[in-house]
Amino acid sequence: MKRSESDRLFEHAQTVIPGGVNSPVRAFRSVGLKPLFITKAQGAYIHDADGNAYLDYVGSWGPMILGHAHPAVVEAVRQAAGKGLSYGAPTEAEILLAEKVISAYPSVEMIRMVNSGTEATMSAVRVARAYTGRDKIIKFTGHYHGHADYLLVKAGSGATTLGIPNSAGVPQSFSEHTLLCEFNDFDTIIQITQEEYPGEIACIILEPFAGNMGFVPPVQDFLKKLRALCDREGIILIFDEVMTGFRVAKGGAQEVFSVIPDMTTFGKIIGGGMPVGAYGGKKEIMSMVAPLGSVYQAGTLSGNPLAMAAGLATLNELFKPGMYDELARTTGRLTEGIRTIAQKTGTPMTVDHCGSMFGFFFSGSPIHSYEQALACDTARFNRFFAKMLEEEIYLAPSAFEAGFVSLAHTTEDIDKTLSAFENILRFM
Ligand SMILES: Cc1ncc(COP(=O)(O)O)c(CN[C@@H](CN)CCC(=O)O)c1O
Repeated sequence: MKRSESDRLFEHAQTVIPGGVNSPVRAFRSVGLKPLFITKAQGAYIHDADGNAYLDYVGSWGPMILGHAHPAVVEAVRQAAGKGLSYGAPTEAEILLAEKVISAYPSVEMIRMVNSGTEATMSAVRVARAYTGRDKIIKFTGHYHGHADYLLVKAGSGATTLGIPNSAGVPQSFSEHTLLCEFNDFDTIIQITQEEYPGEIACIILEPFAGNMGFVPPVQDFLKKLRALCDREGIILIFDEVMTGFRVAKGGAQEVFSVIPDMTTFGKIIGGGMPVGAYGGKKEIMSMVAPLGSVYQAGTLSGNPLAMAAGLATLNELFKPGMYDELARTTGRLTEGIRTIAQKTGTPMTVDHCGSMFGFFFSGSPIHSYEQALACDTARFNRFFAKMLEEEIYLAPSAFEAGFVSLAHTTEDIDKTLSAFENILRFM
């Protein structure tokens, strides 16, 4: 496969951008390859600088659920751009997107738009601390909530991929209020909230489906028990649905499990590929946010008109009848097919999905924790990733990410993917 143009661009990029990329996971470091430089994308396919086309299961790490360059989204952004790119003043589009998101999340009565998932989670934690008057927060090892200092503690995604889950440059005093629990292990939470720090925890923030240590669903009743504990202890429960929101279901993980968080963070899909994050919750909690309340949070480009247009156009398409059934059907066909091939080729693999979010591990037993995920055969994943790329299938370049199916993925695309899986696993 010709890659000389991507390689040339990568060499050049590294002279002016750290690692040649503007986000670490894109560097392909963990899979031991050089990244592809992308020139365009359409539907389920991305195209690199050497003219190769790949069937894309990264979807810009989640936002591109309609497929790339959906005409309705492109047209909405084009129209918005013609009216000016940014006003730094309120617009009706912000009300419309706020109401559109709220319509699918009954737990959210008020919402604030920001520019990224990181801004959403750091703001939600600040509000939870102000609302409860408490300083300590609980996060789970392997969960990733963006790069706010005090959340870069045993973080997943690129932090785990690059082996720096506790980032340099974060003073101990910045993260001393961040307490760690193990996902799917309720005992560690009881111990911290009731024995070690009773009455001191402001919030528990989690990915309701972990998507940054591979795809790891919550075990039976884990979320329900978490909800009950937070009710008993006066702790704010924050569902970080930046990845799962509008992905695992229209109403996110809180719809799938009928567990209602106090606050929810969003990103990715609600921007349709443009920079948008959001955090929201009950009116009583969100009334803490300036200018209404005393919690300051701001942003020059928050609620940007083009970003609102892209988000609105994306949700309008997603909300059409049958869209989520189609996403679940396509993804189910993919994961069922992978499972069958793993059995046929005698490959120890676990495969799982919810809605159009999926993942697999090269492991003979189910994965429920960060520790188990770390113990998986990542060397085998890296070899597999490289061979899938040769078959023109573009997976996330890390064993510690999830995969995403879009409405643009066809039955033929799934069949092509499954034959690539079989061709490779037969000989790996
Ligand atoms: C659950 C969850 N919460 C927050 C974030 C941070 O969102 P951003 O700041 O990257 O928009 C993310 C970001 N996800 C990663 C992919 N695993 C973004 C890709 C990247 O870092 O380049 C997330 O998955």
